[in-house]
Amino acid sequence: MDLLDGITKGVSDLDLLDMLTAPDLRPAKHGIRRRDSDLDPLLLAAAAAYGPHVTRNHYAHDFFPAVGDPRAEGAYDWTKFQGETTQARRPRLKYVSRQAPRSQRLKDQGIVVDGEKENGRTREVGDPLRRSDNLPSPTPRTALDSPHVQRTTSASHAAAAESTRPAAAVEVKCMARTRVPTPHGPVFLHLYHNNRDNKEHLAIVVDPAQFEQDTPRRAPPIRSRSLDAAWSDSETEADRITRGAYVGRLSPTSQRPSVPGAHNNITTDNIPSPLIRIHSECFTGETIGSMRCDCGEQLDEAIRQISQPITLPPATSSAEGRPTTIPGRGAVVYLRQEGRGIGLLSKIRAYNLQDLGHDTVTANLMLGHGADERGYEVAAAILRDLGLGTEVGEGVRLLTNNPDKVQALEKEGIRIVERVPMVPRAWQRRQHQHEHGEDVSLKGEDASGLTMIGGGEVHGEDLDRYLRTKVLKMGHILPLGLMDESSP
Ligand SMILES: Nc1nc2c(ncn2[C@@H]2O[C@H](COP(=O)(O)OP(=O)(O)OP(=O)(O)O)[C@@H](O)[C@H]2O)c(=O)[nH]1
Repeated sequence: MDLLDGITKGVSDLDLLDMLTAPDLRPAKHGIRRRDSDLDPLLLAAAAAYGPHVTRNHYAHDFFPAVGDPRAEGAYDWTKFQGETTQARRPRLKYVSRQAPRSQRLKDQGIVVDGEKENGRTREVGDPLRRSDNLPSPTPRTALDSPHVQRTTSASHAAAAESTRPAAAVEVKCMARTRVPTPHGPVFLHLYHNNRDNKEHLAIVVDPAQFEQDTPRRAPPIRSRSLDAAWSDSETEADRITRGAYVGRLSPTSQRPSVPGAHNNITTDNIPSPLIRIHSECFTGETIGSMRCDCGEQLDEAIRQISQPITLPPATSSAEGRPTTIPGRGAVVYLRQEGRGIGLLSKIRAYNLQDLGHDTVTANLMLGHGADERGYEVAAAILRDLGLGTEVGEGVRLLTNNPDKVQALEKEGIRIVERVPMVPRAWQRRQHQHEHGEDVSLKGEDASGLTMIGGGEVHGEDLDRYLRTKVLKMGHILPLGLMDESSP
């Protein structure tokens, strides 16, 4: 039988072995001798172990591991095959946990558990911020976080049951603070942990008056209560300074730790309330300069506006009745709620749906998300920690076009005294052109703070379509009349 014939027609291992090792094997077409050995030791081993259940596949799959490591799983010695099924003889690995039970581990860490089981999990009691090096464990997101989310799948009964349980009060803790120079002036970057999710939300505080320690202040400093608190009895001054709990400007010659609990909510009637923006993360708009949205521009514009010096009217400025200026004051709370809470992966997919002709809201819905899945509880807790928008202190002026944001923050108890609109720079330029008949392109001084890739203003068809949807479908307060008339 021809070798190729044998393989294609299907012959037994033994027949094949016969053909390969037979002395009268026909030479190849051009008379070149086969280079492989006449007797292949591996095939001989297979032949010796020949049995009804052994095929070339068994041979390849189960024999080779034993060559490297005779103890390996699957390293079955077929020469000892007795005819049982391979399943019965194959050694099984046992996986034994060497970890102590969870209750024991929690006890060892000094965490009190009340022993009560909820949905099979042990509920922990006590201050969540005191656990595991102050990193609170995330609790599952509930419907309370996302008022717009509608759970529709039948498999979500457990989640629905969970959502009926009142969510624990949101607690935040500022883990570190540092000075960051920006094109608009210095800011203090605050990094927060919280007991609602395991994301690192941020606050960008603009309050350069804190550097001028010797000048009398006109308004209370914007400082984090949780950062300035004493974290432990053993905490040293160096520890406090390293995590940012210092006053003034840190330098090799100035290291003054802050005093725990030294905050007050004093207000001065004549000074405008701090300007605040609650901003949600947008990798595409802020990092690679996407012009599908205005997020990068908004972040830059918010820091620019907050950093503007405030001119006080002559009557209240000074005893001499001259107008004076004080440094800008406020904060951007930067929430890690990428893609209006749906995450970057879904947002990228949503962009493809938008390229197919769907708008930003419909694309979210088509992917099974809500139009907007964000929550503002953590933002409100961060504002409170910074002493902003509290009941007793001054209120805040909120930079936004989004009425949902205003409502959500007020529901969380934040006192908003004014909504300040965020008009896209391209629209502002068009308005200026319309009113004064001249084009003001952002050059020189005006453009000094534009740090986004490509700088300047965002514009284009994609952006106009996005903003139109925000106004028409999401109720954003923006004058559509300023949009480029040639836009689709
Ligand atoms: N799902 C989705 N998210 C987007 C899209 N474009 C931008 N985003 C996200 O939208 C969010 C923008 O939020 P914000 O800057 O807080 O602004 P806003 O709620 O639109 O309202 P304003 O305060 O008026 O700016 C960011 O999380 C972006 O990642 C999009 O096409 N689809």
